[in-house]
Amino acid sequence: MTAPLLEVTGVGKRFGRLTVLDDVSLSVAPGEAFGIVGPNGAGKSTLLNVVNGVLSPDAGTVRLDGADVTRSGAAARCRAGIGRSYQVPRPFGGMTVFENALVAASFGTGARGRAAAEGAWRALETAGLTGVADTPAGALRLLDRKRLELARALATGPRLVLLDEIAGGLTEAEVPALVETVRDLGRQGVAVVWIEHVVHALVAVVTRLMCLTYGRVLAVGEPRAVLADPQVVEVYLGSTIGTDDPVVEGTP
Ligand SMILES: Nc1ncnc2c1ncn2[C@@H]1O[C@H](COP(=O)(O)OP(=O)(O)OP(=O)(O)O)[C@@H](O)[C@H]1O
Repeated sequence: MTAPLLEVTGVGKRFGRLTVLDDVSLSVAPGEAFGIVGPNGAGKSTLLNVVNGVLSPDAGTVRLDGADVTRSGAAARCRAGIGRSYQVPRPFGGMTVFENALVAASFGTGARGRAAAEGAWRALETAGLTGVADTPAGALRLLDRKRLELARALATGPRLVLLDEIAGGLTEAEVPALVETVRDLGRQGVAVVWIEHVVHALVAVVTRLMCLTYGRVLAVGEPRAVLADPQVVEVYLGSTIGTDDPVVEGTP
């Protein structure tokens, strides 16, 4: 069996008296796409924040390629190969799309000059943004802002990319192209952990799926089996929605 790239073991996180993550474990192989679903407030984004070092867990460990990174900060983890996109895109609005990717490439890889520019351009190619490279990021439509989130994460040269609801707010017609882009990452050997309420987009890409609820792992395994789990249906999908439906949205 391949050694895991990411190994999260027994992670706990509290905000004051609120337990947001409770004994959460998961592992992701190199190049694997792993999905996370769960109701709003389940702790999904907090889990990504613990993985990329924005937050420190109160319990448990995070290992990247066997190395314990639990106490390293976000910048160190980015340079170690963990890229992250955020639920709400926050590009530098006054900079062009290319400049945004360039900043990420310089920060994440330490590259300068031509090497940084080439890294930035490759990220724009993967994200499908070369056609708007000179557009100010603040002028992008939503799909391209989501793509820029992805490009900025990719420009840091990650081995693992954490995606937080990149399909949220897109039209149904826009989702397949984004799915294809995420699938491409696996082909390039980049592992993905993807939180998404647009469940059909996730199922099209991920090989394993986890359902979190109240900060605990309710189910994990083959995506369709997880979505058919009666407990997952009850707490997340709702009893009236079938997993064969083309669009399966999580309950708010
Ligand atoms: N910095 C913080 N301080 C206090 N409480 C927080 C903080 N960040 C998150 N929370 C709380 O932790 C819980 C989990 O939040 P989190 O954003 O991880 O959930 P989520 O599963 O990602 O939800 P969503 O699907 O709505 O994005 C929520 O109750 C949230 O209000």
